[in-house]
Amino acid sequence: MLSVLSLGGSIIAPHQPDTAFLKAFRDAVINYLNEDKERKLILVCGGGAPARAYQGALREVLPNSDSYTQDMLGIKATHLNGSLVKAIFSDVCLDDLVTDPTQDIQFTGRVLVAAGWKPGFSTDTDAVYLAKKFGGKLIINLSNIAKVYTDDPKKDPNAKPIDDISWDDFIKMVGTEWIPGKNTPFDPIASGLAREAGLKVVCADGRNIENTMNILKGLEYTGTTIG
Ligand SMILES: Nc1ncnc2c1ncn2[C@@H]1O[C@H](COP(=O)(O)OP(=O)(O)OP(=O)(O)O)[C@@H](O)[C@H]1O
Ligand SMILES: O=c1ccn([C@@H]2O[C@H](COP(=O)(O)O)[C@@H](O)[C@H]2O)c(=O)[nH]1
Repeated sequence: MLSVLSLGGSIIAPHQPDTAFLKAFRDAVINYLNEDKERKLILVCGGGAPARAYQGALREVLPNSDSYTQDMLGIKATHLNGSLVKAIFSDVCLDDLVTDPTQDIQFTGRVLVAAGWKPGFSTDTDAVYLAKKFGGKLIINLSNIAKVYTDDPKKDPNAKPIDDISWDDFIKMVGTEWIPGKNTPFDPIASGLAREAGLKVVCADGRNIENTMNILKGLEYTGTTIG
């Protein structure tokens, strides 16, 4: 059984790599894989702090910098995080870091690690391409927030958590336009593709590893289901 996890950069490297999280996450994933030899995981790694820092630095020095160049910097940061995650899972991840989800991909290990591909979207979109390629119906989107809210709760203290939402309603919230480095629970481009492909996405707080394992095992969890 294959599952796709979009591992937000905000949980891999919120300020710098979160080694306590990475250790605990590795242990939980290895246990999960050991419980059932059929289980396989695709981990798609976001850019987190290095992406924001380098994109922000470019914008500060050159306020008119184009979004292609900002995205290219973000992609490098996802490769950095992806390389770290791949190294952490080197005993079960036997294939190269995936940096183009449309290519012919070898998946010979139990874990496949992917990172950014090309400008115009986030690693959420790469996760959608990989889910489609490998026949996944669900993407588990792990970031630093337990649920999707009616608005960004960091900006609107009255925002209300949502348990289930349709793609149409979700897309009304996040829009359809790509803005490099924008914080949204799932990116607009990925959302359009996921709606078209009939995929479901569960958004949950990746720092709660027990909850992630519950989602993977089909047990009760805290999060928001989109689609
Ligand atoms: N409607 C919303 N509901 C919940 N969170 C929202 C909403 N709109 C915006 N956000 C923001 O989105 C953030 C999560 O997205 P973010 O891009 O930081 O996650 P990530 O994918 O883990 O990180 P990265 O993009 O670095 O990989 C939340 O911390 C929250 O501030
Ligand atoms: O395929 C991709 C993936 C990423 N980017 C750029 O990198 C940053 C960081 O990725 P996150 O998934 O948001 O952590 C993203 O904001 C894009 O600017 C990309 O262009 N293409």
